[in-house]
Amino acid sequence: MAAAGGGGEDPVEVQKKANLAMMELSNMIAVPMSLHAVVRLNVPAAIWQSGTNSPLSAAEILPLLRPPPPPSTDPGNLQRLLRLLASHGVFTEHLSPSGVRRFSLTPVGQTLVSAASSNGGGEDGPSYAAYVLQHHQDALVRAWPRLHEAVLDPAGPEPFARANGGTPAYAYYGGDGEANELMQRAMWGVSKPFMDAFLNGHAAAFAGVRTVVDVGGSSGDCLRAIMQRVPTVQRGVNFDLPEVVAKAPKYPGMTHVGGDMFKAIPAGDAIFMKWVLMTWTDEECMLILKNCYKALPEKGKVIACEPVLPEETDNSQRTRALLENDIFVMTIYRVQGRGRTEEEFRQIGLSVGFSNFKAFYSDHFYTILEFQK
Ligand SMILES: Nc1ncnc2c1ncn2[C@@H]1O[C@H](CSCC[C@H]([NH3+])C(=O)O)[C@@H](O)[C@H]1O
Repeated sequence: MAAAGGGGEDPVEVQKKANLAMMELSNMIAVPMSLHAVVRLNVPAAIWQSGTNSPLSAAEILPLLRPPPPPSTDPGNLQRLLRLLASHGVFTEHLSPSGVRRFSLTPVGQTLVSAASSNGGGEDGPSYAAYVLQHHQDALVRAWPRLHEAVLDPAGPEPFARANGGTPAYAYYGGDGEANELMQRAMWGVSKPFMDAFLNGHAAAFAGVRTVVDVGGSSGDCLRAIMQRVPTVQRGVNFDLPEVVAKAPKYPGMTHVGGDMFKAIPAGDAIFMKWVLMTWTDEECMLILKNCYKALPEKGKVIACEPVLPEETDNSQRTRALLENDIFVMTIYRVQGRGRTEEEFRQIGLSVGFSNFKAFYSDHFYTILEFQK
């Protein structure tokens, strides 16, 4: 119904849509929590079955769960989760004429299965499933109801530390074997497909480089991918916190070095750093980049892969994913750690002495930033 005089939308209709939009926003927590539940129950792998991806009903999925519930279990609740996630593009719903709902994995859902898409490596190999579990473990979830405290006390501890007896997230992972292992799996699950594409398009960045240092390299898998792909890189130094490198697997040509990037970074011809800077304040980023500068030869480069915020706010999926990540950092890692714009990264790089800065937008989430000495 058109509004009187002016062709705008009927105000009653505008109000109804606003009510609906707010109802959706208020209950949106159901989406990541349902995602967490299906990953925890191993639903994606049960449907995928080595690439079959045949549509299955909730009743057919139940006995395939790990561990399976008793045979008499009502499949109704699983179907409710599957329907919600189908409406968010994780599953495709196939409705039979008799009313049976079956579900297969969309390309989005397939990111949760290692054997799907480019991830490879068997059903327990790298995938986004570990990232979903990492982000929704109790210690992290506990931080979210305290987000407003970051607004009231911007110089204070992050909600994660407030909710976990004062312990910051990296110290928490380091002190808990399971959380440490999950963090490493989560990072590699997301980084693997990015690294494949990055090395397809950007391996030339390592031309003439013999030693690469990966700062905050976690399990060392990103560095291993670089070493496998760029034959001139003969030595790799995987640099991370001592508790992290203690658990990292050994690879030929790679040395694991435990330390603190705020104190010193091992020397190399080039420094790779992925998903590190966003976690820290401007001053901390300057300190990290200054230590990189010291560790590099003349003309040496830092190749950093970071989420870079757009200047303008819109409702695109990319902007939302980047802004959601920005709030995640505020909540879990550092109240003043944050996503930055390209210009902010340029200024931080120039301020610590790098003479040249370039940004490359080939991925939708990470931007490749090169700081040249
Ligand atoms: N002070 C520090 N010194 C060195 N590494 C750190 C420090 N604080 C955090 N980290 C590491 O920084 C990493 C950030 S997560 C990113 C992991 C990896 N580069 C990837 O993209 O897949 C974690 O592995 C942390 O343990």
